[in-house]
Amino acid sequence: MANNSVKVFLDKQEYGKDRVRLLKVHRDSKVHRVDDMTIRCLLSGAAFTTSYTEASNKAVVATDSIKNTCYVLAKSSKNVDTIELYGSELGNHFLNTYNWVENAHVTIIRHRWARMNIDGKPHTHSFWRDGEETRQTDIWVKRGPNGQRTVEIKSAITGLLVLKTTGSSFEDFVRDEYTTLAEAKDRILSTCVDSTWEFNVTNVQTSALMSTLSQIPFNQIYDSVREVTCKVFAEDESASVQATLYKMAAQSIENWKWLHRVSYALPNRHFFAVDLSYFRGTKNLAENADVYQPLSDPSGLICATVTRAPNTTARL
Ligand SMILES: O=c1[nH]c(=O)c2[nH]c(=O)[nH]c2[nH]1
Repeated sequence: MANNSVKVFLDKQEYGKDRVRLLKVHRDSKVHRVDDMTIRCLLSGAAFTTSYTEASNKAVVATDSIKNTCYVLAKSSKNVDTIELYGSELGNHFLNTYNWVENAHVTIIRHRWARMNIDGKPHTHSFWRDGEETRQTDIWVKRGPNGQRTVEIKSAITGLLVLKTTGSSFEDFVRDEYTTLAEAKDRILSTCVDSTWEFNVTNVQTSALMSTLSQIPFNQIYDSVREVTCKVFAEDESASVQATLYKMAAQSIENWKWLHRVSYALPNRHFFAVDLSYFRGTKNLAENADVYQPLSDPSGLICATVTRAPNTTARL
């Protein structure tokens, strides 16, 4: 009889600590600063195979030790206020310390703490949460040839909720037997912005990795992408979410030589004018609309990635 017993193999693996919460307070001046983050740190490599297939923990760095390392490096690092640098330092630490770790995948979510204004003045040590928007980064640190390192970084804004009350239309779309939506010359536009931009540093000597990464102005780029997103959203006479998205992404690529690809995922949060004609013929549609029903579900979802064409240069 043929042996048809099922054979399997370990196809993919990574492990580590998730949801490590960390707050660093900078008290180097009278005006304190805080970095509040949630960290995921995952390790992988062929050496970990036997932990899955043969119940051997010989290569396993305990996830508890991975968590401890996040705190130890946050104490000594000068880079905690730049999540891309602190995350790269953390990932690189695991490759330097355990020579069987082939890849470290670090994800950091930075939570917002805006400085309080008290009596019209920025307070030195009090903060408030000004919205659920977060800044994030996903970092992959890998071994390259001859002790080199390759780092891929995907940075992001998530959950930036915006709304405008005019300067947005949606017309001239397909009309057929499935269409009920009226053309809109002037509508409310609202979305919750997710935007991602990428950096790659390939085959750098390990000793030069952090100084190479330090040349990238990660914080300025983040501030700028956020500002461009808001400015284009506010000022564009939007023909559609698609057209506005493209302008946002293109502008950041034109601004920064470091950016080659920028992606957005923009839900179109619908606000429909309420038909009040049933009540004494009240006019509340089209140009008479000022009472709307925000629709929590469903929303449109518009996603696109814009990439720099070869041999074209940016402003900065
Ligand atoms: O900006 C928009 N793009 C669409 O593709 C679309 N589809 C829709 O129903 N409303 C909108 N709005």
